[in-house]
Amino acid sequence: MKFKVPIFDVKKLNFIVRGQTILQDISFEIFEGEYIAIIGPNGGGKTTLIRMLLGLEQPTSGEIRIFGKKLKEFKEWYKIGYVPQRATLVDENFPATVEDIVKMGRIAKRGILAGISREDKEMVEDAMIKMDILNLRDKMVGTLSGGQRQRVMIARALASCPKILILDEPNTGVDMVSQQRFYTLLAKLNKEEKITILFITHDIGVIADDIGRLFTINQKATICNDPKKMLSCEEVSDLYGIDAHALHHHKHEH
Ligand SMILES: Nc1ncnc2c1ncn2[C@@H]1O[C@H](COP(=O)(O)OP(=O)(O)OP(=O)(O)O)[C@@H](O)[C@H]1O
Repeated sequence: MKFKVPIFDVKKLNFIVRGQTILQDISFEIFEGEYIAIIGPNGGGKTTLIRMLLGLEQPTSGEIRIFGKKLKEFKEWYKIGYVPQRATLVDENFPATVEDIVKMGRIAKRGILAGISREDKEMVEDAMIKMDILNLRDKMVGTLSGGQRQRVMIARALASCPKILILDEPNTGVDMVSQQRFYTLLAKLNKEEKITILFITHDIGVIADDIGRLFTINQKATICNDPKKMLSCEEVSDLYGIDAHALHHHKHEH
């Protein structure tokens, strides 16, 4: 059998700031084709972990390899599509159309001086088709709804043809219908386009059906290969320090 190099290989990560342990002894691998959700309480270290995977934050100790390379030696960042937290909260007068924003994803791949080639145009168009925003291409991004902006930001990440999409709470400010549509699109990208997906969410109920693995992060990580089993009320209560039974009932009242 051919040996597969993981996209991310994380070993014994620790992050301590001013004597406070933010992340402790985190190890995992992420392989191509996976669809992984990260959940955990506010301040549990989820965003910090993602920022470390992207080289934006240095761990106190431990090692991260991307596509087999040490993080410092890794140069092909276009292979990693990232939509940060609150990426959709743009000013309503922001002077760019949907197409301009998606094009920025190509510039990230080829450099600002390279100009826009025919291939770039095709990739931009393709990303807009995949995220179902072609009809919005000439609209100013600031005039769009939260759900539409969310799809624009993901199309921008897709335009560089990434191997993995990393999304940090992409549903902030997005209504329920758009969220549902969004999860359907994500699942499609994973299944049909074979794009690996890693995302942070608080929507544990909504995602349970599709995802392959679930990481829970609360200083330490629990890696769960059977998300449905993990999402028992007891374990969610334990992770969040709240009564998940109460939440569950509350959800069904509406
Ligand atoms: N560079 C840093 N310096 C000081 N504290 C930091 C630094 N990076 C992260 N932290 C702290 O680490 C903790 C974890 O933050 P993080 O944003 O990763 O949590 P989170 O799980 O993503 O939370 P949320 O769900 O609210 O987004 C917070 O208390 C944060 O203030």
